[in-house]
Parts: sequence; C-alpha cells; structure tokens
Amino acid sequence: MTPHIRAKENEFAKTVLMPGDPLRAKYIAENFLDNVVLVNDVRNMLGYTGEYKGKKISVMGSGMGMPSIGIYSYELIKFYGVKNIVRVGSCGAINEDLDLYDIILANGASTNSNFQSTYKLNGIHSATASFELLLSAYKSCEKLGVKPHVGNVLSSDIFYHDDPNDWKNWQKMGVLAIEMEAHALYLNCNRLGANGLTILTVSDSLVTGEETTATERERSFNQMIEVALNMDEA
Ligand SMILES: Nc1nc2c(nc(Br)n2[C@@H]2O[C@H](CO)[C@@H](O)[C@H]2O)c(=O)[nH]1
Repeated sequence: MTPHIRAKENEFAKTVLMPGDPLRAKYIAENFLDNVVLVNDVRNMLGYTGEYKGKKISVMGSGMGMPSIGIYSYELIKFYGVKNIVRVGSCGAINEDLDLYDIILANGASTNSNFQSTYKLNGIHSATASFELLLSAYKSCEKLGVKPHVGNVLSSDIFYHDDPNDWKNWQKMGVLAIEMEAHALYLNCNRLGANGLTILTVSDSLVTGEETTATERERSFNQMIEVALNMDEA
C-alpha cells in the first residue's frame, strides 16, 4: 500500500504498461489481457494485472504530466519492485517527416521542466530510455510490420504554451514530438535502476495542424499496444 496505490505487495507484474488515461488501462485490460484482476482504483487511477499469451503483465494509468507519472512510476519501482515500465501514449508531432498515427520509440526525453532539480546535479542529466527495452520494442515493431521513428521527444510541463511557436525551437534540435511524461519516467528509472521506455502514437501535428479522428486513434492505439505486449520482457 502507498498513498496512491492500494494494491497488495505482489500484485503487480515485473512489467507495467502505462497509458496516461486510466480508461485506456481499462480498455487494454478488457481487450488484450486474460485472467484480469483490478489491483488499483485509488483516485480512479485504474490498475490491472493479467496475462498476455500466458505472460503476467500489468497496466495502469499514469495521469497527465510529469508530477503524476513521477508519483506512480516511483511507487511502482520503489515499493512494488516493478522492473520495466513502458509508457504507451500519444503525442503532438513537431517533425515534418512524421504523419498522423506514426509510432515513435523515444530513446531520450528533453524537457522544459525543473523536475531533475531534486537530484542536485552540477549539470543537466540526459533522461534516457533502457536500450534493452528500446531494442525489444524495435524488434516487436519489425515483427508486426511497423516502421517506428526512433528519436528524442520533448516532455513539456505546458500544453497551452503562451508562445504558440515555441515548439519550432525544439524542432531545430531534431526533437520528433511533444508529450508530457517521458522525461520524469526516465529520471525515475535512471535513478532507481529500473528500465523505462516510451512508445507514442502521433495523434496531432503541430506542423500541419492535423488531428486524428477518434476511430483512427483507436486503431493506431491498438497497433501500439500490440507492439508493447509483444516485446521480450527485460
Ligand atoms: N504538451 C503537449 N502534449 C500533448 C500534445 N499532444 C498530445 Br496527444 N499530448 C499528450 O496528451 C496529453 C495532453 O493532451 C498529455 O498527456 C501529452 O502527453 C501536444 O501537442 N502538446
């Protein structure tokens, strides 16, 4: 038990998928997993443990933003012994080579947040994904005939930026997309010795202004879930 999760000590699998929206955790559990058990509903941040092709796996919402995923990923690793956390989310593309519904594997996550000030580093830490999980996800994409984009994303503290063109400065740095969680997940994993990865589907483009349709969003979300569930476990 923690202030935010009521699950019993061994109720989480070694690997946890984390969509931002707890209702997507419910969707994944109901549509992809067998023998599902609800292990958390504190604050309605729904968490489930079940099986995929006989392998135990958990799925729980992270909430939006780094403070939220920062709490849940910390508690999963520190108090429940979770070894691998795979964020499965959506993002806004800022690179012109990206199309709606494309899949991104984030090998790193830049930020405009001061989240890492807690570590009192004399410098800036590069928040990075686990190569083991990244390679496993890349191979899973190949098996499923998905061509992912692998690169850096921006984890922003802000959705409504006062300067609507701020993203163009990040585009110059080769950043592929904007989301709001990966950097904090990677910091916790880097600091606590766990493996983290963020898999994203492009649900809007700041370059073209395009937005996905609800039905298409669900189809591409399913493809990303298939990629995550078919990864070899680290
Ligand atoms: N800041 C930001 N976050 C985005 C964007 N598109 C998407 Br989907 N997101 C993600 O969606 C949620 C905000 O709608 C957050 O959890 C982000 O990870 C975007 O253009 N900007």
